[in-house]
Amino acid sequence: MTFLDMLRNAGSQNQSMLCVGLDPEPNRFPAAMQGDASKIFDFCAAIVDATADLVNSFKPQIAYFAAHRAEDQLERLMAHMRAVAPHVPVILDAKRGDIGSTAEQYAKEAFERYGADAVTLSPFMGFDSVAPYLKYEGKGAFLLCRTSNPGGDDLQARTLADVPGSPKVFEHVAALAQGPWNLNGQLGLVVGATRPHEIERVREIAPTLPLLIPGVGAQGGDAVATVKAGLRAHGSIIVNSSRAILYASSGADFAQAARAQAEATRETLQQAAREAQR
Ligand SMILES: O=c1ccn([C@@H]2O[C@H](COP(=O)(O)O)[C@@H](O)[C@H]2O)c(=O)[nH]1
Repeated sequence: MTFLDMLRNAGSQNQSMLCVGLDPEPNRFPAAMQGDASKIFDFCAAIVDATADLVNSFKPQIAYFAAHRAEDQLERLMAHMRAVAPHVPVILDAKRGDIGSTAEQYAKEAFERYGADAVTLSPFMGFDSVAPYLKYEGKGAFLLCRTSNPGGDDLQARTLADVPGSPKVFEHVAALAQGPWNLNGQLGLVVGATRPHEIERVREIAPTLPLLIPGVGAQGGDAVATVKAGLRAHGSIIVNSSRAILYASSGADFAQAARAQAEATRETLQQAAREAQR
C-alpha cells in the first residue's frame, strides 16, 4: 500500500488529522526513566500504544535518536509501530538534502533501514537531491516549504526576481512540488501552523498535495486557522504536535496524559474541519 493510501485509511479509520511527533528528550522523561537514554524506546512505545487509534500518522524526529546514539532504538520503534498500528503511516522527520549519490544513501536509510513510509527533505539543493527518494515507489517525500520557525523568513519569504511572476521562494517550492518535480505523485509540503495565511497561499498553488503542518501545541500555532486554511482544497493535511503531547504529564501517568492531550487536539482539529465545511 502506498503512503497516500495509508494516510487516507488511517485518517478515516481514526477520524483524525493528527500526527503525533516522537521527539524523545530523556531529561523530560518521568522520574523512573529521567535522563536515561536507554529508555527512549520504552517511552516512545508507550506513547504509540496510547495514541495509535487517535492519529493519521506518527512522525519520529531522527535527531532525538541519533543525538543519544539510539538509532537501534529507532529501528525497534519503527518495527513496533508496524506491529501495533500497521495501518498508520510513519513519516521519518530527517530533513535530508544532499547531492544525488549521497541522497541515495539517505533514501536507503529512511526507506530500507528504518522502513519509513515517508520522509522530510530540504529542497535547497535542487531536484537531483530529491530524485533518489522518488525511486522508492509509493513512498512519500515532504519538502520544506514555509517552515514554522521565525528564521523561516530569512530565505523562504524572499522574492525570486528571475522566475516568471516573481514568486517568493516558498511559493516557487510549492509550484515545483505541485508540478514538474512531482513525477509519480509522491511529494508533499511542510508548512508551519504558525503561518496560517501562508498555508492558504500554499494551498492556492498546491491544491492536491498532502501538507505536513507542525507548530501547533508547544510552538503556539493556531490549530483552527490551520485546518481551515489547509482544507481549502482537496489535499489532505497532517497536523503534527510533539512536545505538547509527549510531555503532557511529567509523572508516571505520562502515557494516559498524552492520550488525553491527543484526544483533545484531534477533537479541536475535527471541529475546525466541520466548521470549515459549513
Ligand atoms: O517547519 C517545521 C518543520 C519541522 N518541525 C518539526 O516538527 C516538530 C514540532 O515539535 P513541537 O514539539 O510540536 O513543537 C519537531 O520535530 C520539529 O523538528 C517544525 O517544528 N517546524
